[in-house]
Amino acid sequence: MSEKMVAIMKTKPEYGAELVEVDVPKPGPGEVLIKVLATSICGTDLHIYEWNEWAQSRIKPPQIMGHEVAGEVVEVGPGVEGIEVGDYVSAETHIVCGKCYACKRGQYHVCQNTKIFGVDTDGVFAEYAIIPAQNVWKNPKSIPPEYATLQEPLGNAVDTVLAGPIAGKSVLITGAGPLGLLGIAVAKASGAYPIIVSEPSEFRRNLAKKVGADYVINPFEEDVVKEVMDITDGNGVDVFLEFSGAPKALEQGLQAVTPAGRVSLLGLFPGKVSIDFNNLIIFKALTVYGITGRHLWETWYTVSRLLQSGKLNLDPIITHKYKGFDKFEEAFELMRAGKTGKVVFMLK
Ligand SMILES: NC(=O)c1ccc[n+]([C@@H]2O[C@H](COP(=O)([O-])OP(=O)(O)OC[C@H]3O[C@@H](n4cnc5c(N)ncnc54)[C@H](O)[C@@H]3O)[C@@H](O)[C@H]2O)c1
Ligand SMILES: C[C@@H](O)[C@H](N)C(=O)O
Ligand SMILES: [Zn+2]
Ligand SMILES: [Zn+2]
Repeated sequence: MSEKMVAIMKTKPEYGAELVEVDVPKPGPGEVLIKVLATSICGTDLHIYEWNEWAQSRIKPPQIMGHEVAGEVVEVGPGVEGIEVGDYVSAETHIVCGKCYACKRGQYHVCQNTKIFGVDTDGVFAEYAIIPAQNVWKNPKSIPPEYATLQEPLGNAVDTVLAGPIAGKSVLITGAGPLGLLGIAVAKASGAYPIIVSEPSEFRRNLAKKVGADYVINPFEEDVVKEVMDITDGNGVDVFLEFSGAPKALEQGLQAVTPAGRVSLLGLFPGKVSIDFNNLIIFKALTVYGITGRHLWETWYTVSRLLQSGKLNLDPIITHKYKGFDKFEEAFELMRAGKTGKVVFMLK
C-alpha cells in the first residue's frame, strides 16, 4: 500500500482549492522526491486559486499547487547524479529545454519551450513533492527553510534590482507587494540611497518602511513625480524599478527617472500600455530592461550569498507563517485582500 500525504489541490475549474489526501509520488527517471520543509505563496498561486482568465487558459485540474519551496531530498530517481538523500534543496521553477536557440546561448531564462514547475506540473503545496533533478538548487544548512523557500521570488527581485549599478544610486520602487518588498530588501542590502517607494496600501507602505524604504508615497493621494523631484533636488532618481504592473506607475516612474537613468520592469501589465515613447524613453536616453524569471544559475548564486550575508531584511516581509496547510483558505483570502507580505507554510 502506498504512503499518503496531504496537499493543496486545484481540484475543479472554479474558484478555490481543496486540501486532499493523495499518494506520495514516486520519483521517475531524472527526478527527486523531497520532503517539504517550507513553501510560500506566490501571486501566481493566487491567480490559480482565483481561477482568473490566465489560469483558465493554462492550468489543467486536478493539480497540486505551489512552486516556492525548501525541502530535504528523501528519494532519488533513476539516472540522477550529484544529488543525494538528505540534501537540503530549493527549486528553480522554469523547466528549460536546453535545446532551443536561447538555451544554446546560455540564455535559459528566455527558453522558448519553458514549462513552469507547479504551474504546468504538480507542485509543492504538499508534504512531499517531485522536483526535476535539473531544477534542484542545493542550499547551505545555515539558511532557514522560511528564507530558503523565498529564493525563487528573491531571484526575480535580484534580477530587477541588480540589472545595473545600484550602490549609492537613488531609486524609485513602484509597488510594495511581496515582490516589491523583496526588491526593497535587495536594494537596501546593496547600498541604494534614497529608496523611495510608491504604494497605495497603507499596510504595505508600513511594511516597506520596516524593510528599509527611506521615503514612502501614496500614489493615489500624492503627486509621485513632484515628491520624487523634491527628494532628489529636482534631478529625478537614477534607477526606476517597476514592481506593480500598474500602467499609471509605469508612466510616473518614467517621468521621475533622471535622463540617461536605468529602468527595470518586472510587473506584468493587464494588457497593452500606451506610453509617450519619444519624450519618456528616447529623448531621455533611458536604458530599459525587461525582467523575466532568473538567470540560471547566476541569479541563484547571488540570492544564496545575499541570504548567507545576513544583510537581507526579510523578517518584516514574512507577515504570516502557518504550521501545516490546515488554514490555507484563510491564507489565500488574506493575500487576496492585500493584507500580507509573503505567506509561508511551515511543515517541519
Ligand atoms: N516578470 C516576471 O518574471 C515576474 C515574476 C513574478 C511576478 N511578476 C509580476 O510582478 C508584479 C508584482 O508581484 P506581486 O506578487 O508583488 O504583486 P501584487 O499584486 O501583490 O503587488 C503589486 C503592488 O502594486 C501596488 N500598486 C497598485 N497600483 C499601484 C500604483 N499605481 N502605483 C504603485 N503601486 C501600485 C498594489 O497595491 C500592490 O501592493 C506583478 O505584476 C506580477 O505579475 C513578474
Ligand atoms: C512562476 C512565476 O510565478 C515565477 N515567479 C517566475 O519567475 O516565473
Ligand atoms: Zn511564482
Ligand atoms: Zn530552451
